[in-house]
Amino acid sequence: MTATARASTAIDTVLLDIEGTTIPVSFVHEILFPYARAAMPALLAQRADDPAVRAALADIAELAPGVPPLAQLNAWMDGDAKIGPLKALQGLAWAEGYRTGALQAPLFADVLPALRRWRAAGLRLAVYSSGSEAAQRLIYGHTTEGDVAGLFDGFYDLRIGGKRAADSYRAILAETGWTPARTLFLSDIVAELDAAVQAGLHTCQLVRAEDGTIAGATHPVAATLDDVSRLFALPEA
Ligand SMILES: CSCCC(=O)C(=O)COP(=O)(O)O
Ligand SMILES: [Mg+2]
Repeated sequence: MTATARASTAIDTVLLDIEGTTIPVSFVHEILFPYARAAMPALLAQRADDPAVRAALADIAELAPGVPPLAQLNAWMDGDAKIGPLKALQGLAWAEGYRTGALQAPLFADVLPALRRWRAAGLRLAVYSSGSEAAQRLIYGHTTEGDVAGLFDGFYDLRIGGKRAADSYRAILAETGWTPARTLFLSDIVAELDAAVQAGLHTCQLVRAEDGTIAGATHPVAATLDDVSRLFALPEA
């Protein structure tokens, strides 16, 4: 496949990754992840009766039998594992940070104007992130530009499958009825875009200067969502 945009059919749905696409990698890795790591011991100790915590602990016991949950979580966090129980517990930890105002998510400057423009033009917007659906709603509900979660019609997480597997995108299409040839997936990670292409979606790699993203050779490349608008004939500023 070439790295040029294929926009002969109008895009009506944009599915967006978060980290490195709409929000800087540095916020996730330098603020969110350390916050969750620091909060994890107290979360496990103090909320052991919370059904969400219990469900995550049961998943950990199944995935890593005999390993103390906190040790397993720390190992996963060390490796930035994209795995359900870790993502569920991180989301619970972040909820407190957003509630107190300790956490506020910075969007890249081009993101909110473009999303509002696309939405106003009738495009459907949805999120697909390794972060839990709850964490996705929280991050967009607590940005430095206010609560923007209402811009999105859907929030997909690891429960539908991993982002590097074509079947995950097929499952999203099957669940929603979206037309693959009218759906555009945006991400900074080539392996995720490769999987989306296998499922028939259009793709574009966000190569954010602030994140030092390396451009691949097999997908259209955009530095901002304004570039995406130009490449895919979406409403421009
Ligand atoms: C919901 S914000 C935190 C995102 C996260 O936990 C993560 O691992 C990054 O996932 P993404 O799929 O957005 O790259
Ligand atoms: Mg990303």
